[in-house]
Amino acid sequence: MRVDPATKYTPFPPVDLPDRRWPSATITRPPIWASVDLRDGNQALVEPMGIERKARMYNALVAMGFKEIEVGFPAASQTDFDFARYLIEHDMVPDDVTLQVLVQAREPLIRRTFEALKGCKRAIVHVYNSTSELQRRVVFGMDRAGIIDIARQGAQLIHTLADETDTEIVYQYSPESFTGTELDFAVDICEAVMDVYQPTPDKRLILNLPSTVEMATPNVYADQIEWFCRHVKNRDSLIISVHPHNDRGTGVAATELALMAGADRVEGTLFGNGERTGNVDIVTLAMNMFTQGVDPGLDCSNMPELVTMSEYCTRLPVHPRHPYAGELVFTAFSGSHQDAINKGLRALRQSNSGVWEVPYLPIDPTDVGRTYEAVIRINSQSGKGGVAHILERDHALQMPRPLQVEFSGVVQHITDESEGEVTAKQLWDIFQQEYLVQHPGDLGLKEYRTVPDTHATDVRLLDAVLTVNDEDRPIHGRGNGPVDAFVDALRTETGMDLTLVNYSEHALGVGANAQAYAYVEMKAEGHAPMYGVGRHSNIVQASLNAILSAVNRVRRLNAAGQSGGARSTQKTKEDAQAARAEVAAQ
Ligand SMILES: CC(=O)SCCNC(=O)CCNC(=O)[C@H](O)C(C)(C)COP(=O)(O)OP(=O)(O)OC[C@H]1O[C@@H](n2cnc3c(N)ncnc32)[C@H](O)[C@@H]1OP(=O)(O)O
Ligand SMILES: CC(C)C(=O)C(=O)O
Ligand SMILES: [Mg+2]
Repeated sequence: MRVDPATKYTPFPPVDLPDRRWPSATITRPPIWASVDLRDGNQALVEPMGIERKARMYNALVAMGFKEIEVGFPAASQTDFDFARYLIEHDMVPDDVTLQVLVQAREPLIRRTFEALKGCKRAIVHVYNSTSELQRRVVFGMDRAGIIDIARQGAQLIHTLADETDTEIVYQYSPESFTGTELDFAVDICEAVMDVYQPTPDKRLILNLPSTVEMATPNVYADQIEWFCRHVKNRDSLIISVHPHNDRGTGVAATELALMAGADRVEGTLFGNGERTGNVDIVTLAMNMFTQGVDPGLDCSNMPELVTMSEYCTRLPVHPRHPYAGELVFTAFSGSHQDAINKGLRALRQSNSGVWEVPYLPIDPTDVGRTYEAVIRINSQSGKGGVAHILERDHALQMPRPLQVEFSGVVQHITDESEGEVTAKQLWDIFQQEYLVQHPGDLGLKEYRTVPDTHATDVRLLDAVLTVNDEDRPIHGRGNGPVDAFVDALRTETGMDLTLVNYSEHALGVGANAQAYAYVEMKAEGHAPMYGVGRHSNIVQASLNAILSAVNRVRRLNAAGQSGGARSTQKTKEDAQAARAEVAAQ
């Protein structure tokens, strides 16, 4: 029987804040970022990190620009204790970076934490206890006063030990499970901790208000943060920090709204690793700011390296569709997207504006260390734009539009059959097979020469030698130029009524050895017009090769018609017809 959610779950009550201000706010500067990868991220791993993986991630976090890094829960495990010692003893903490350590508000754990910090110049001691109504009732069996007492005693001990150590201690307190805590009680317990620490605007206390479990829509978290900021005393002596989790999949949105609601600081992890559905993903937050023109102060410019590092350290994969970081997030397979991206990139190249404007690409992939190569990939969802983009990008082909249509039909047939992707290399192979390679039975051009007809003005005579299966065949023709004369010669040789419908060419590079491409559209009686492509350093020979390419394709089609085989050539006929129909309809 299906569960009735109305009887099993209760909706989260709204916050009474009718004059809420956060909806009109915008994010114009980055918060203080604090990484909790090495603690919250680590405590959620199947295989928690040892010193080597922790050190690798720590170095990456420092390199990214994090200035506050929670390196562990030293009282909880020997590895975490040893790691704090390792960083301190190996002098691995830059002057502008502050180590942070987490501890429960329990005396032996606090004492052990201070042992781990010996010799550290500056550290954030982050103490917490659970405050939600549910945890008070079922975990601690205590009333509000008892829970406040745990927090106060923990803070008092930390304050005392801070006075006794050479380490400069920055205080941080979390009413853990804040999102399930009544707001007036959250303020009461935080103010009790403030009474112990006596923060000032010059020595501010970090009050971290975690969405330990994400329980409501992001606007509710924003309301909770704004409500708290407006009711807590001495706001200017506080750094309000948020620590969102992602249970509802809205951790990033909740954090952004919380920043609009007044939070100064964000604790999170790279790619959102962390308990259950994870902590908030700091990479996405930072990149979201970046795309709004705000420098996030974190360097994500080598995203592939960050992903590799994260996957190595956490032994968890980053999803291929992960915002900004996933392998596929800058890739378009679908035809209309490819077409728009292709046109957008071309327009951008032609404009003098530095402002990024490309349809379907919210950011320039190169800003995160990705190349354009993977932007357009070909499968059965792709169209001519994508195919043309890749052949132009990799081989400088400037295919005429009807040829794009014709060739994308060839490709589509192959991808429909294989149900897979065609790589750029395979695409080029298919193109060469279709237009540039001489198949058995095809006509090849061995040599040619043209001379003016001494008996007529503007007429040239052509003598050429074709090869078919290693056999030479001399041919002769006349026309108003070499191309016309060659078509004339082929008419005689093949017995086909051939007409040249369209012609275009372009050079590849400059200089005597530069190659040229010629594209011809030929009409053979009984067939739809068909393209041929030729390549040569001599433009006339490139044109003749292109004509042969088209004629050979017709001949292959005829041969396939007789034998019933040669799928690709058969399909080419249909594709060519479809291509003509499309072009005619425009
Ligand atoms: C939301 C978060 O991410 S919070 C951080 C969570 N991270 C971790 O827990 C990872 C590291 N933790 C650990 O390794 C262990 O929990 C330790 C070493 C800290 C403590 O281990 P244990 O002493 O065996 O206690 P355990 O965690 O099983 O149980 C918690 C006990 O501490 C109490 N407790 C929990 N939090 C607090 C707190 N902040 N202050 C005081 N007591 C607390 C519980 O009520 C429970 O008491 P009980 O034994 O009387 O029932
Ligand atoms: C320790 C606290 C801040 C925490 O990790 C949480 O509440 O999620
Ligand atoms: Mg957490």
